[in-house]
Amino acid sequence: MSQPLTPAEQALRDAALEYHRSPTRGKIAVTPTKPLSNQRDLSLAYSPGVAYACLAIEEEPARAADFTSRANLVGVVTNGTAVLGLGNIGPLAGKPVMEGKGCLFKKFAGIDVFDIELAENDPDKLVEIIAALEPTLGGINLEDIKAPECFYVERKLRDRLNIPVFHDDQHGTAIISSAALINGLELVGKRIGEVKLAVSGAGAAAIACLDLMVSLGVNRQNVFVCDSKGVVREGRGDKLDESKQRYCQNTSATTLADVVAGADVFLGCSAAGVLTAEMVKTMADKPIILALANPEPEIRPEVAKAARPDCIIATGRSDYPNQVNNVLCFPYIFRGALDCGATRITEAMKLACVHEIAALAKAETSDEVAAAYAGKELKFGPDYLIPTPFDARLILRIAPAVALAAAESGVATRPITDAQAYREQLATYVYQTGMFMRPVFLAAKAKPARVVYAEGEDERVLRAVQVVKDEGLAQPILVGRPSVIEMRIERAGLRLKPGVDFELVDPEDDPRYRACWEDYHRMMGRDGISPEAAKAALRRSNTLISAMLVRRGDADAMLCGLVGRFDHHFDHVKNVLGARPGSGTMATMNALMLDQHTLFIADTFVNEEPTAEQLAEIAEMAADEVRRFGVPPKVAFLSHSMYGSSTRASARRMRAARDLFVRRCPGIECDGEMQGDAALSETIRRAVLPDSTLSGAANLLVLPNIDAANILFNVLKVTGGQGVTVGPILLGSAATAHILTPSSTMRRVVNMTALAVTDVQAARAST
Ligand SMILES: NC(=O)C1=CN([C@@H]2O[C@H](COP(=O)(O)OP(=O)(O)OC[C@H]3O[C@@H](n4cnc5c(N)ncnc54)[C@H](OP(=O)(O)O)[C@@H]3O)[C@@H](O)[C@H]2O)C=CC1
Ligand SMILES: CC(=O)C(=O)O
Ligand SMILES: [Mg+2]
Repeated sequence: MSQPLTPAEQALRDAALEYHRSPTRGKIAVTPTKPLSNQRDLSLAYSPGVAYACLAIEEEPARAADFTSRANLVGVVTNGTAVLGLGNIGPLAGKPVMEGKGCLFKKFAGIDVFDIELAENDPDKLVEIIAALEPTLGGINLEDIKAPECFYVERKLRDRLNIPVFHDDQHGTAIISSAALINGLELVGKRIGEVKLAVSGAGAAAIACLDLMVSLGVNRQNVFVCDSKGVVREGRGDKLDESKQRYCQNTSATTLADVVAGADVFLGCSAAGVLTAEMVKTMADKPIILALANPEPEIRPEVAKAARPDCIIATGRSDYPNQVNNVLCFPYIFRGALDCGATRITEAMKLACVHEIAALAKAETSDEVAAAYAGKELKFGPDYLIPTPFDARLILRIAPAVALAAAESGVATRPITDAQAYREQLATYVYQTGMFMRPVFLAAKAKPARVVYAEGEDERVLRAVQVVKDEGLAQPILVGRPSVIEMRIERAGLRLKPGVDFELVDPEDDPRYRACWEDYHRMMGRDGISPEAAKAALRRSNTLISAMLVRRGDADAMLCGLVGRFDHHFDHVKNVLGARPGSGTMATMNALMLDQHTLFIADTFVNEEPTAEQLAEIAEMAADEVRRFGVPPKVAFLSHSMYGSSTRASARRMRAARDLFVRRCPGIECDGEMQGDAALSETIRRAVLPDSTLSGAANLLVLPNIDAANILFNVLKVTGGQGVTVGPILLGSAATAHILTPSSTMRRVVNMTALAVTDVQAARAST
């Protein structure tokens, strides 16, 4: 990292520092899970009530799993001696990585984490300190502790403690890289017992990868390992620790280049750039390269591919295909281990992970997932050796397999007895957590469309377009004055180039101006718009220009609304693009990802008092859109009334809407009219009506009128914590258009761009 940063790296650094600094410092916080709002709560949570929980645990220690958060709490523990590939940067500088692991545990598997950075390098003292944390934690994830001390520390802790201890850099990396190796060898048609491995690195990650690969069939005689001093070989003249001795060879080879020649597989867990193009050229036919150093791999994929087009390459990075990173494993192996009360992580549990991950890359997906994840990434092949970190199936497959293996190994203190119920419980994590926008992004990237931004001069749009371009989500078209856009790009330090990265439409000087105003006049002449008024309207409104571009087929979709009133933008969209043929109803839906629920709320902006027919139609359009997020829609028609408890007109309207919807969409789960708490709680619902036609929690809430919908959405947005919001999503327009709001952030613009692209794809697929 000592070379000067490229502009792209500088931009990434600035964005990363900003991400870490604001709006709150750092990446995690502790949140109470129980109400604490009155004297009674206080006497339950704290003295005197808490004493009963203490005494129950004193009498039976296993009950700590019931009365404390311990059974879902993992300590991510480091001393900062091998942080990523940055080396011994110390525990304080390593804290962002540990907080990051905490976020991943929570987002991917719902596990809480205390990140614990210890200023201690003596292995025995480290063992003492960590062992003393056993009462606090349900599991220990050792992180970024360097070899060879890490081997000793882990072994001592495993022997001593009755909770899972797992050094992620060793075993997480070993599990993922072994899955990638197995799948890679299958693709190139080589046998595991016959391949030659050249390895760079002989630390925590590399040695554990080799141990697991050998247990899977790699012949130790075919493994040649290099550390920072060259090939680990007999007579090298330095004292080798026990882990290196296991892979010590009697060879005359001394350098990495010597051992890479003729190798079928390169495994790198060492440092940036150590594998050169020249070395790659000397490898055997169809070489497999696992260049796993972070953040910069041993070789970049484009360099390796240029040297050897027949190679298959994986790195630890998320910006290339085949991300071999332990994030594919640690959240789920701990999820399975914690859920069955495992006292340790056994070899069988690790092997279960390897097989599940390898199999997942080849597995058929369900129709729903396949539609949502449309894209080449999901086809097993050289660029898809292993699943991506955001694959929702990881938790559903790995955690049960780990829990089963734990039971078979005899280490599960609370074995899973109902596998089906367990899978359903795991499914709730999928929709509650980090996967929300992922299917939409994947689908958008697979076939980007042309999206025009009416507020092309807005800095949020420019920043968003940089991300859209970098991620390959869409082909952007910006409406705005060229001098203003260029000045703002420069001021924001972006890399965008007009004409190269995006098409620029100058509202004051565009050859299509005449054709556009004439067309607009033809459309609006009977609404009192004169030719002069049509010309003026096009000069005044970039939203109108954007809509005309979509109408002419010069753009596929439009985004507007970052400035000004929703209704004003909506009028232009409605006038120019109109409603979908066969339906007159247009509406909006907003999505919210909250800690406990992912909710879609309709109609937040358009129809003041929709009729029952309109509500049913809105629900149908909204359900279609919900599927785009990979989520099966579950519709609740909300009211102040609960299954006929009120006969007011609004209650009857919601009941009628539900009946119409059932007829229109018999395959979609729905119910109503019902109150808001019943929509989210099956228990409350079934207490009133045991044969409700809705199971679990509803995710699509249809509200009786615009006030109710808009108020509910905005209140939840503010009270819902760190939840992501997406929308407003315009439903029912003849062409794709979304009208954002002035409070939209750059992130919202990116999300809505991806969604607009998937709307275009869906419209094309249906014609
Ligand atoms: N993709 C992933 O999921 C993961 C990637 N990693 C990456 O693997 C790397 C090593 O991590 P870890 O094993 O935890 O760290 P360790 O400190 O335990 O091991 C580092 C190893 O790399 C060797 N090394 C350092 N520089 C060179 C060099 N120029 N040439 C050859 N070998 C070198 C060291 O040699 P010596 O023994 O002589 O000091 C040591 O054996 C890091 O870059 C880390 O980011 C780690 C875990 C997961
Ligand atoms: C991914 C990881 O844990 C590392 O690079 O250290
Ligand atoms: Mg690590």
